[in-house]
Order: sequence, then C-alpha cells, then structure tokens
Amino acid sequence: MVTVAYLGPPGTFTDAALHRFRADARITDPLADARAVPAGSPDEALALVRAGDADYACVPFENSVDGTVNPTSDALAVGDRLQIFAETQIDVVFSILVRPGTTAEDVTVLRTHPVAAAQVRRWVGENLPNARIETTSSTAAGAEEVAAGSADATAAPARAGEINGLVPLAENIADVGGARTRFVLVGRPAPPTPRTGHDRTCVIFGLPHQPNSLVQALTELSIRDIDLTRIGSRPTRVERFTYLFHVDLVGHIDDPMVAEALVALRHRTESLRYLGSWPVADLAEAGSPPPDRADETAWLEGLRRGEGAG
Ligand SMILES: O=C(O)C(=O)Cc1ccccc1
Repeated sequence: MVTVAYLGPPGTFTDAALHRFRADARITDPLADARAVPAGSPDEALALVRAGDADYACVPFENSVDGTVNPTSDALAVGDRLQIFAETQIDVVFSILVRPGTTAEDVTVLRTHPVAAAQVRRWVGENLPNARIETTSSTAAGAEEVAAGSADATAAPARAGEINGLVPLAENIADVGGARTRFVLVGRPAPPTPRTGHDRTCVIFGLPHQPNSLVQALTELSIRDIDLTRIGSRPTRVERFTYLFHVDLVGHIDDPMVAEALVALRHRTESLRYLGSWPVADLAEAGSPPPDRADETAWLEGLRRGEGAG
C-alpha cells in the first residue's frame, strides 16, 4: 500500500492539500487509498520518504503572501535528492478557534503555524486585545493545544476545529485577501510526470564565488527564453555566508530548451540539483512556455542525414 507523509496532525492545510491530490486524476499513482502518516515538520515528512518509510510526502511549498516555505526548501536542498511530482493549491482562510465559552477578551495565547501567524497578525492585533501570538508546528497542532488547554486560541482551517471539538470565534480571517499556498507531492527520484505543455521545473544550484557567476547562470536561461516563476537564495549552512539559489522555471525537462538549459547550467554551477518537472496546478499561472524550436531540431537532423539545402 502507498504511504504518504504530510505535515499533520489531521486538519492542517497540508491535510486538505493531500485530499486534493487524492482526488486529482492526473496523479497516476494510486494515492486514493494511500495511508496518510502525519509528520511534525516538512523535514520530518521528507526524512520518512528518504528512509523508505513513506512513498511520498505532501508539504507546503510557496505562499502567495509569505513567499517560499523555507523549511521545505531547505529540506529539499540537502540530503538524498528527492523529486517533486505534482502540485496543488489551497485558498488560505483561517478560523479563529477556541474552546466553547471562550470570549475574545479571554484569549491571552493564540498559537499557530508561523505562516498562519504572518497572515492573521493584524486581525489579532485589532480584535483580540489581550492576545500574544506564539508559533507551533502546524495550525492543527495549535488546535490540539487549545483543546488540551495549553493555548486559548488558534488560527487554523475550520476542519481543525471540527476534529478537536473547538468553536469559531471568527471565520474567513486573512490580513491579505485571496492568499493561496502551493503544496507539492515529493517522492524518491523517478521518471518525471510526462510533459503536459504547462509544466514547472525546479532546480537548486550553488555558484563559484566569482564576479558574474549568478548573471552567467541566469543568462543560460534568458538566452533560451525560459520564464522564471520563483527565485530565491538560502544559506548553505555548510560554509558561513554562502548561498544556494532556488529557481522554478516554466517548462519540462522534456522541452528541448529546458533540457539544453539544464546542461548549460550544470557547467556554470558548482552543484546543480534537479528537483523535478511537473504540471502546474493553475493554468492561469502557467507562464510563457519555452520555444519548442522544432524547426531547428528538424534542420539539424536533416543535416545529420545528409539532407537540406541551406
Ligand atoms: O499548519 C498548517 O496547516 C499547514 O499546512 C502549513 C500552512 C500554514 C499556513 C498556511 C499554509 C500552510
């Protein structure tokens, strides 16, 4: 049976994302009846996959308000290479959940996930006069802590309240409306999901400490008209003040221009980690696909066969 580790416990946004993956017909693996194993962090979920104790991990990847989910990116950057096979998106709105009978004035500790904390801070400041925000491993962990009495409130999906016997003090809370989080399904290296024409590819690379090295690396993408959708740098944590660059680009390793760019990047970088190619969740964000240059490929093949005039 397929096992999927996810940032738990039940009721997290990641749990909701896993339900989406289960229902997604594009995901070929039989996720529908997979066993779900809650983990305490993205790192722990990915470690279960590396150790062979889970086949996949479902983890948050990027938030439209708060940006890259660093604990996930950092865990993907080191250790045995893993690969992203799919993504899904969840609208992020929060319920403020309390034990029955708790009033806004009673809330002195609101405990939730750091990404959630960043998205309700203003609302909490304006509506819970005595509250201090503390962070914990997930929104649903916050809900469990409220149920156990070690915190007074959490900002979490409504379902975390249903699971833990809590009631909403407020619903549909978000400092910035329309926030979404992208979640990814990660497994051990395997052939990527077939090219759909609306794909993303993710790489992480380290650069030699030389003038121009970042520009030269990115030029390999720009000269091939490859569209970037996310770029960031994170400390290597090996050598002080050295960085790894995380790049998402539009296209699939089976797009000739992307394949060529990956080979060129390999020469420009000190380390290059391929994290997979997978279909985008939302076609509205598909970006500009790389040129297919089918004519050039046909021209070259013609020359190799001894054909062609020009
Ligand atoms: O804690 C959760 O529920 C998560 O899945 C992480 C998270 C928290 C806030 C927004 C998106 C993801």
